[in-house]
Amino acid sequence: MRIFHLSAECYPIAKVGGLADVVGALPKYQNEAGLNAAVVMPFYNRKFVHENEFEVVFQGATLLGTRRLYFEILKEKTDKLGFELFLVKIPGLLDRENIYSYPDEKEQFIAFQICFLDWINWSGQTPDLIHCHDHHSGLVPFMMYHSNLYRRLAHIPTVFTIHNGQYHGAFGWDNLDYLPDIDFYKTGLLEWNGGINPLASAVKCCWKFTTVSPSYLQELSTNSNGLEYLFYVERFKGSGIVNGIDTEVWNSQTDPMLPEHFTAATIAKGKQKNKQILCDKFNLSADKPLIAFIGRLVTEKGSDLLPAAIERSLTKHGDKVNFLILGAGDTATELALQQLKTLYPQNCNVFIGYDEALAHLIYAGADFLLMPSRVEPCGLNQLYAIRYATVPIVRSTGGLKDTVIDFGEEGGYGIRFNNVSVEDITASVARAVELYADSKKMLQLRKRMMGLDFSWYRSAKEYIELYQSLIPKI
Ligand SMILES: Nc1ncnc2c1ncn2[C@@H]1O[C@H](COP(=O)(O)OP(=O)(O)O[C@H]2O[C@H](CO)[C@@H](O)[C@H](O)[C@H]2O)[C@@H](O)[C@H]1O
Repeated sequence: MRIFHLSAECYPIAKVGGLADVVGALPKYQNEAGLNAAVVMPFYNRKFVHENEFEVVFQGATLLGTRRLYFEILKEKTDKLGFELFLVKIPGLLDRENIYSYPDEKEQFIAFQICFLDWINWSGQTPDLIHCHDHHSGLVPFMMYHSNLYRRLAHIPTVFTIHNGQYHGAFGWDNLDYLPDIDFYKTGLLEWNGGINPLASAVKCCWKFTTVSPSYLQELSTNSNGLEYLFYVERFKGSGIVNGIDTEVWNSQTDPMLPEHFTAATIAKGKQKNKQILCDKFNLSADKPLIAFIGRLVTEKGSDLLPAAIERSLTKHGDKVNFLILGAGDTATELALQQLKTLYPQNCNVFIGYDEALAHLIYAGADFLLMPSRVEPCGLNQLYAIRYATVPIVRSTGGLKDTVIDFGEEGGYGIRFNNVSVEDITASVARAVELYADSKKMLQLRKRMMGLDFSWYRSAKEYIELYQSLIPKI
């Protein structure tokens, strides 16, 4: 079964968040299960493309409105990632360093999608299914089914996965001419709320859409940044499949980013060693419970509440708890966190920026990982924390609700709270401090977590079953 995954991000080539982790792992596990899955993404001028060899497998020219674009499809030569990797390179448009936030981002992603379709169309390829991820590839289903240029591809099923329903990639009708040779009677399938909305269009036009957890599928009907009614109407076309994690990358016995490897049998010693190294680095005491946060500092993640919740917790527990934050995003939150670091240098430290190796060390060295998310479609951080025996403290929403059981319940291992509020976070921190004091219980929970399986094997199988339901002959 030949599948193309289309995405703006893919680990280790280019990552901003969890989308990259999923697209960098799912195809690998699908191929292990006998599929022929490949990833297609934009070319970014980054370390990976300089350190690896590529061959040009296609060259073409296309139109974006009246602008003529020359493009190349590059293929990574070795398939060492466990899947074929193709990059769409367009000189002057898709050959820059950053993934997002250029003023012509809309042109970049529309061109990416057109070049992909041109390539498979003109090179005579007929994949069994095309799997699009998030709004950056959301116009592909519409163009495949309603552009005269791509009639040859119109019978191919499409699956669309929503990793984040808050971002839609919407733009105005004045850009309609970017879409090549479309059937004008069908433009309603592009529309939402007065503009062209790639996320809405994908949901309308794809054969099936998925969300990255079952709870998130329900929540989209009440919270999706204006698309609630669409998700309500289309709910029977959707299914929720919880993300897995790449257990080869996230393996406490082999992870090259960990100074100390550990197994379920050496948890206490192994984690303490990582914690000591982490705490030394950040001027914190390794004898106190360490509560960490990793992620984008945006309102979705509830990070705006961290400064007040940390300060209140430090006031309440005095010197008995430490905090470490790794992230970047909203300037106001970054500033407030930096101020906390100045006010409480022995109990709170902050690293503003992106650092993959530090993230691994924190998952292994922290005692607790805090995720006060307002919205969390699945969340991978809590799964990495569990994998490295770190107790997740999560708000009961989306995928966090589907993957974390409170330690007060049968078989539980985490701490859950209901409201995105300073009060609820502070109360959960208090539970964490109390739990940490019970070293026997902590060890029991850590062992329990290390015995859990959140690998891709189960989720990759669910995707394959979904594909099979759309391609009956296989
Ligand atoms: N400053 C930093 N330094 C180093 N590493 C950092 C970092 N900030 C974030 N990360 C890493 O980025 C990833 C974040 O993944 P998440 O799934 O938690 O969130 P994200 O919102 O990006 O993804 C969206 O897509 C994913 C995938 O479907 C969903 O799980 C999620 O709910 C949804 O919001 C993790 O691997 C984390 O370690």
